[in-house]
Amino acid sequence: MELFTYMEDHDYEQLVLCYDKTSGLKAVIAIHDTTLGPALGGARMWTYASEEDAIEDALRLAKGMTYKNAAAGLNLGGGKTVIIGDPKTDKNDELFRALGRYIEGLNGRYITAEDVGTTEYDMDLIHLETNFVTGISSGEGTSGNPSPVTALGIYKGMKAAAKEAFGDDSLKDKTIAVQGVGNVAYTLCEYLHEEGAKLIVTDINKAAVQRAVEAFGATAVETDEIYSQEADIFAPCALGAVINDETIPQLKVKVVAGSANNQLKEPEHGNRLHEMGIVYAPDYVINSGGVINVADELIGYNEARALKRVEGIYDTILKIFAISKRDGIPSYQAADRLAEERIARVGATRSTFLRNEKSIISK
Ligand SMILES: NC(=O)C1=CN([C@@H]2O[C@H](COP(=O)(O)OP(=O)(O)OC[C@H]3O[C@@H](n4cnc5c(N)ncnc54)[C@H](O)[C@@H]3O)[C@@H](O)[C@H]2O)C=CC1
Ligand SMILES: CC(C)CC(=O)C(=O)O
Repeated sequence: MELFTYMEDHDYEQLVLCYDKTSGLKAVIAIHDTTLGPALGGARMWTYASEEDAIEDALRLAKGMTYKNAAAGLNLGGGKTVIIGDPKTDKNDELFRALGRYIEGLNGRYITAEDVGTTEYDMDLIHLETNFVTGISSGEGTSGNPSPVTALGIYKGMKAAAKEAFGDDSLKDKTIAVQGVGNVAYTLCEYLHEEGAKLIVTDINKAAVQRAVEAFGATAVETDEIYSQEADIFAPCALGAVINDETIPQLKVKVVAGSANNQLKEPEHGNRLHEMGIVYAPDYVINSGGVINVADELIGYNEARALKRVEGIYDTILKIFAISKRDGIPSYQAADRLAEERIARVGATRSTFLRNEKSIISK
């Protein structure tokens, strides 16, 4: 990948490589756009096949955060960290402290939180070195693990998508195929089971599947069978790029609504869902509950306020479907339009001169 060409084409601001010999930290921090405010996005730890894959993932996820935060109405830009390593075997306290020091060095341009492979404990370690971290567990005004709140947002957004597809937002007796029953999806399954939905689940982790079968009477299927289930809704809650040339022809559902980031392999796959009449709840809108929750820490965490905002994902999803119909565009494009228009409006407002300590008339 030609890095600067890629950054130019996608409007990135900054890419930081962090290395610490003692702890073995190898991390990439990508900052996409800070028009709305400091970049907020989680730190993912993953075993990447190559360093280039890690950089590409950080860049793609950071851009997703710009759109997510903008569409969620947050005054925050988009960024992401990826740590190269196996979260089961390669973690040590100093690694997260070292990352915290690199984040501190960015002086507030980037704020981190949990993502796949990282936990509250890891955020607490980062917090020993910097205040530019959210989702921490210790102390007043902190919000902890964002996953359960992300699940609440997915549940509300899925109901909005059901309203669009079926004319009624009830999920009672709906059959929902859930891919991945990890942190977010397990709580999502609790909400769905509670409402009377029938669950089909898959996961590469057999223990996770068994837990869902026992707790919710879910039907377990093999990982490659999840796409072709006779279901009403498909909830991708594991990986990105699962809506692609191979999976789309297998889908029998009327709705795609789940937590995974970057669900569409390419934009054209969003067009295909639209042409097939499948209602797609754009990933970065429906899964914004976690970031809405941790962002509340930045103004002194108030759980009731944060959850109320997360429940607002229902209305945001309906608004996106309305834009999609009004403008005759697929829902993923409608979400982009909502986010881009907000960034453009705020950016224009903030372009007028304000004196600061570095300006020519600061004295
Ligand atoms: N945790 C959060 O608050 C947020 C999570 N997300 C996204 O939601 C997704 C799930 O996140 P978490 O639940 O936190 O992660 P997690 O790691 O707890 O759960 C993911 C689950 O997917 C399973 N999995 C992996 N590959 C699979 C495959 N090929 N087929 C079936 N299952 C597979 C894993 O075994 C695991 O149980 C991720 O894509 C994440 O980026 C997005 C926004 C916020
Ligand atoms: C706090 C995290 C849940 C934010 C994030 O990185 C995401 O939404 O993907």
